[in-house]
Amino acid sequence: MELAIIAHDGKKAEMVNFLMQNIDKLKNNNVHIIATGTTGSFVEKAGLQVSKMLSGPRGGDAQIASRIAEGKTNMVFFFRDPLDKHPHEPDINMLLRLCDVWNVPLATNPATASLLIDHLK
Ligand SMILES: O=C(CO)COP(=O)(O)O
Repeated sequence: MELAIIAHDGKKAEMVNFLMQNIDKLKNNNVHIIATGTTGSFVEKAGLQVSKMLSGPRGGDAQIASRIAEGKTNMVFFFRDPLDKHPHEPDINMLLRLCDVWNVPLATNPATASLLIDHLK
């Protein structure tokens, strides 16, 4: 299954910690991780394999949104920073909207991501 991970700057450390805490579940379920560029680099440095898209503000959110529309991405963890502004807000909204259009599970914080990942077994 393909999992897309995206984290705004204030949430990148939280994303890395979350993935490391759940590394066994990710491996046991053959989860292929894709990520926006900078989030992907952080996760790679922590030792996980990830396919990197462009950086979010340069189109990475839009690339992942496109994979959601094409039925390639099965689950999304998007740790948003609600206390920061983002120049690519339209791309972010598009991604969130397409998760709902295509009924793709979406977690916007670690508490929800935990519930989703536990569902994988
Ligand atoms: O901006 C982002 C999501 O909207 C994240 O992009 P980066 O992972 O490239 O920082």
